[in-house]
Amino acid sequence: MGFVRRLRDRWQQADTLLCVGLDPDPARFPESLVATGDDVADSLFAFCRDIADATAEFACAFKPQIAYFAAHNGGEAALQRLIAHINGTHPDVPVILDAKRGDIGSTAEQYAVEAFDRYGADAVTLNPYMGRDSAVPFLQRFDRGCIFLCHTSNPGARDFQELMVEGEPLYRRIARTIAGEWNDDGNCALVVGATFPEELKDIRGIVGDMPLLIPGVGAQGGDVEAVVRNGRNADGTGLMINSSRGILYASPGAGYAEAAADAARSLRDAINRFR
Ligand SMILES: O=C(O)c1cc(=O)[nH]c(=O)n1[C@@H]1O[C@H](COP(=O)(O)O)[C@@H](O)[C@H]1O
Repeated sequence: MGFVRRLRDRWQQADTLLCVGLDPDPARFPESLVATGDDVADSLFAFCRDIADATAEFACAFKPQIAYFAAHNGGEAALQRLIAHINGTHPDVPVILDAKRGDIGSTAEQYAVEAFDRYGADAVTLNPYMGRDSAVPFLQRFDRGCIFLCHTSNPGARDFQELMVEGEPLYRRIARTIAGEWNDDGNCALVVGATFPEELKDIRGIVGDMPLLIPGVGAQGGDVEAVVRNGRNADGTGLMINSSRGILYASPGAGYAEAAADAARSLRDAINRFR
C-alpha cells in the first residue's frame, strides 16, 4: 500500500494528525543514556526507540531527521535499526525520513535507494529547487511519499520562497507545479511551516486535499489553532503536524518516555479540538 493511502488510513483509524519528530541530541539526553564514543549510537537508538514506543498510539507518522544520526559515529546504523524497529513494532505508523534531498538525476537515484531501500522509509523530504528531473527518481517509486519543501518554517523562508515570479510568490508556483504536474501517481505532499498560517491557507487552496507536513509548532512557536483551521482539508484531515523537541525533551529526567507520551497526547488532543 502506498504512503498516502497508509497515511489516510492512519488519520482515520487512530484519529490523530500528530507527527512525532525524532531529532535525538545526546546533549539533552537523560543521565541514564549519556554515552561517549561508539556508545553514542546505542544511546541514539535507545532514546528514540523509547520515545517511539511511548508515543506511537498518538502518532500519524514518525519523522526522524537524518542529521541528528549522521552527525555521530555509527549514527546511520542507529537510524537503520530505529526505522526497522518502528516498521516491525508499529507497522501502521508510516516513517518519513527527513533528509531534504535534491540533486541531479543520477545522484538523486542513489538518494532514493538510501531513503527507501537502505533505511526502509515510507516517505522522504525533498528540496524541489533543482527541478523535475531531480525529483523523478523519487516520484517513480510510486508506493513511497515525496514531501517537497514549499514554504518552510524558518525566518529565512522569505528570502527566496516569497520572491515574485511571473506575478506570484515562488512558493505558490511550487505548490501549483507539484500538485498539477508532478503528482501523477498521487504520492506527493508539501512542507509548509506552522509559523506561516496565512501562506498555509493559500497553499491549501491550491493543492486540494494533498497531505501537508507542518513543522514549527512547539519549539518554533507556531499556533495550533491557526494551523488546523487554515490547513485541514474538507474531511478534517490532510495534515501531519510535527513536533520534535516539544515531545522529545518534555522531561529531562528518567521519566522522559512517559513525559513524551503525555506531551504527544495533549498535542494530539489540542489539534483534534480544532478539526
Ligand atoms: O522538513 C522539515 O521537517 C522541516 C521543514 C521546515 O520548514 N522546518 C522544520 O523545522 N523542519 C524540521 O522539523 C523539525 C522541527 O523540530 P521542532 O522545532 O523541535 O519541533 C526539525 O527536524 C526540522 O529540521
